[in-house]
Amino acid sequence: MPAQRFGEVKHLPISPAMRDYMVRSCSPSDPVVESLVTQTTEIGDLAIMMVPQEQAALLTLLTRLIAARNVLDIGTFTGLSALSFARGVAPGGRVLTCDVTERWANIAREHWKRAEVADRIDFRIAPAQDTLRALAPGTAFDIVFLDADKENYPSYFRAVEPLLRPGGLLIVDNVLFNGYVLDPQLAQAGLLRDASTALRELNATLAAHARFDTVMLPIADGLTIARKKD
Ligand SMILES: C[S@@+](CC[C@H](N)C(=O)[O-])C[C@H]1O[C@@H](n2cnc3c(N)ncnc32)[C@H](O)[C@@H]1O
Repeated sequence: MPAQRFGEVKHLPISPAMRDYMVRSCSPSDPVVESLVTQTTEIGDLAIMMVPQEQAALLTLLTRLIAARNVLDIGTFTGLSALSFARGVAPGGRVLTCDVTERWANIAREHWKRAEVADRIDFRIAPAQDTLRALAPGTAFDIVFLDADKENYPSYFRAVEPLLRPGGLLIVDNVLFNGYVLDPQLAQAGLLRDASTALRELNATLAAHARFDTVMLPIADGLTIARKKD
């Protein structure tokens, strides 16, 4: 293949060095986020589940951009996405976050407190579908973030779509799923393949959905932002 001249690559693969540069070119994160990231990293391999810092900053920015007051965060882990939304919500705003396990709740709660947003966060320990079923009639969200068990994303979408107000944002993480969305058969049979298939289905649904303006960004493992039309 002939060498490419400088400036010819329109779609640049993001190397670790380039990713570091990207992060350094964003506004600096504060000591609370740094501490949350450090403590999460100490967990080991599972730390990969945490939203990356540049994505966390984008979540806060989007929350502020649409002056969101009610956010649903599905998949809490150590609490970075919930913290990012809680920092962005308008005065009086609330973030409902849920996880099936309390295993990492101490990290989340400690950092929500340090960031002085704990009073805006309602943390429920239950499968997301139970949390959704328990919502009061008439509940509506300005933002819904899907970042939990990928194989259930299509059913989460069906459940949350009616709860999203017109003009609200559905944000979906891991939409590229390590590239397996191109061909889920390349993923190991079982959970990985089921997740890839489910993500591919939701990606197609959102791209074709008449009520959503959908953009997929190649940030980290892929992030979709879909705005529900007015
Ligand atoms: C990718 S992590 C979430 C990362 C998090 N949003 C952050 O900001 O770092 C996925 C989380 O979803 C949780 N989870 C898995 N199945 C779930 C379910 N059925 N309902 C709610 N949470 C679930 C996992 O326990 C895990 O903590």
